[in-house]
Amino acid sequence: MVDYITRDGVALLQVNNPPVNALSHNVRAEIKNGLDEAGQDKQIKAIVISGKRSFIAGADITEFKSGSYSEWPTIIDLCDLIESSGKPVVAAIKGFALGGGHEIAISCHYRIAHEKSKFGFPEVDIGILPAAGGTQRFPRLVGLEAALDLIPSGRHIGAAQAFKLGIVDKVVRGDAVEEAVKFAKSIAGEPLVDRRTSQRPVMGAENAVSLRDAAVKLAMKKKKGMIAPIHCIKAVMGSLLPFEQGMEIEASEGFMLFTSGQMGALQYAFFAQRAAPKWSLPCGASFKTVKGRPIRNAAVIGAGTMGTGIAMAMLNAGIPVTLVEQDRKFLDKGVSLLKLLYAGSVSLRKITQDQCDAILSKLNTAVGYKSLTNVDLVIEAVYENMALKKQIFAELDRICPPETFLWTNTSALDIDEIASATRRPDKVLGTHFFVPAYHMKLLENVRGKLTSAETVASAQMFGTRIGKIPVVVGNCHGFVGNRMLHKYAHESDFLIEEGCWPEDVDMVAENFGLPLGPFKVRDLS
Ligand SMILES: CCCCCCCCCCCCC/C=C/C(=O)SCCNC(=O)CCNC(=O)[C@H](O)C(C)(C)COP(=O)(O)OP(=O)(O)OC[C@H]1O[C@@H](n2cnc3c(N)ncnc32)[C@H](O)[C@@H]1OP(=O)(O)O
Repeated sequence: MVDYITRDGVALLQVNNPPVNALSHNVRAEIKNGLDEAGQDKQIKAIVISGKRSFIAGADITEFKSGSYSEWPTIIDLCDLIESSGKPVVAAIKGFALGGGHEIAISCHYRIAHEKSKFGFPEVDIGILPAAGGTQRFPRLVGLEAALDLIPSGRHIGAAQAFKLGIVDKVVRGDAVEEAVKFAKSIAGEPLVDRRTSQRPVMGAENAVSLRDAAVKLAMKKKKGMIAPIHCIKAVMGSLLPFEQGMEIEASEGFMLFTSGQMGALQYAFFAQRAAPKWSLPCGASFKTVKGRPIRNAAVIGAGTMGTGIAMAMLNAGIPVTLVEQDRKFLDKGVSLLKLLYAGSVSLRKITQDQCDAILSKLNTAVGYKSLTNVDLVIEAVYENMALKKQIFAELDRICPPETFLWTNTSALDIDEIASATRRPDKVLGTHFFVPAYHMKLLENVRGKLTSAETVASAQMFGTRIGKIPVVVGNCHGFVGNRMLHKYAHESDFLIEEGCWPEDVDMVAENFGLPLGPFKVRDLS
């Protein structure tokens, strides 16, 4: 799991634990063995830590449940061993240096990074904090302000920004490992005293109170309902104390999170989100046995809120889309809404004008279905009316080539009945997007009785391609998402009957952590 390679006086410890080089117990033990071996070998003058393919994406998240994250040697032990090494240790970073991987990197004496590498502390999003000294070493490396920005937000940054902040010493275009080995040779024997991050002072300490207050305010706005950001901030503030005392604060703040229900829930969600796209059917079909067909172009029927949102989700992924209406007036209204939303993204600097123009160049419009003779996929997104949907599907079935997938955006209607209006029920499937469809991650792919495995595979591939978390569900009233939301909507309505105002109900739901309260969501639909 960790290859030990010697190169002309340099020991290269290369982590090889696919898929992301997580710091599982065996990996930690082998890194420790490698450090010991390199420390004892008189021929070795410097050490390089790297990862095959990518650096290290952090602790092995499965170990937080099993408990083995706390088995010796822990990531804390490794960081201390690395930092206190008498021989210089250089991190060679390509790909991701996240969480515990980032903590290992900042415990090294030098860091050489490939220009495309990424850095971050995503612990906050799985309900914990960088508990291997990250909250103490990072402020010492980048200053209090940057640490209070990056640790509670969990934001990833690129190599260029990491260089600006002082996280990395050199950014390279070529092979980071080769550069790091060369660099390690060149600094072997130099004093390391000012290279030990834990020994540095924290910059920005004079503004500690205002920086802390601003960080708390931002965390409460951006990560509503989450407890980890506040514990992250408290731990980072501990870095103003001597290192050992700060480590104690980090441990006590960490303890509260490691024993919290939120940690369990967020880590469950982490793995569930990755499991959902991997579908399988009762007949045994799955991605292992069935290939999906890539969608080269598509049409969306209906330029209302859902239709334009779905069109945007596809355009954002670079899929050419024809937006179709029966009436020019409705079509123009939908296109204006879509353009307004993109203009908003430009003014908020989420995309540049050039990117906006490139996206819109892939949008076509049509009145009526006649032009849909060469599309891989049609998603119908008109209002929920079975008779209307069946009429549209019958017409699409006549016009579109026989291999075209015909999918319906519905939150409740029977997919089998809609499919019965066509001669290709195997290519009919429900796509249940959630409002706003260009933003919400969940996509329910509803499988009818006759939907083929190829159609399901294509829909799952398509969902991932447009940045959604696609999940295959059965064809029943409300599918899965709405059956869950049903209870929530009922309780919200009861509160109104009992005298609450809709805005009060929304406020409570939003303070709990939901991006929009139930009544605001209904206003959007
Ligand atoms: C207080 C009491 C203490 C007692 C004493 C204890 C002392 C010990 C303290 C220890 C402190 C530890 C502090 C450190 C904590 C951490 O590091 S937490 C982890 C932080 N890192 C992350 O959150 C990164 C998570 N991963 C990702 O964001 C992405 O995977 C990626 C790296 C950006 C790559 O993305 P992509 O290419 O899209 O791949 P994915 O589909 O997301 O993942 C591929 C498969 O890998 C699995 N996986 C990913 N990351 C991890 C991980 N860190 N651990 C385990 N598994 C991981 C993922 O589930 C996928 O698996 P499959 O679905 O099976 O393919």
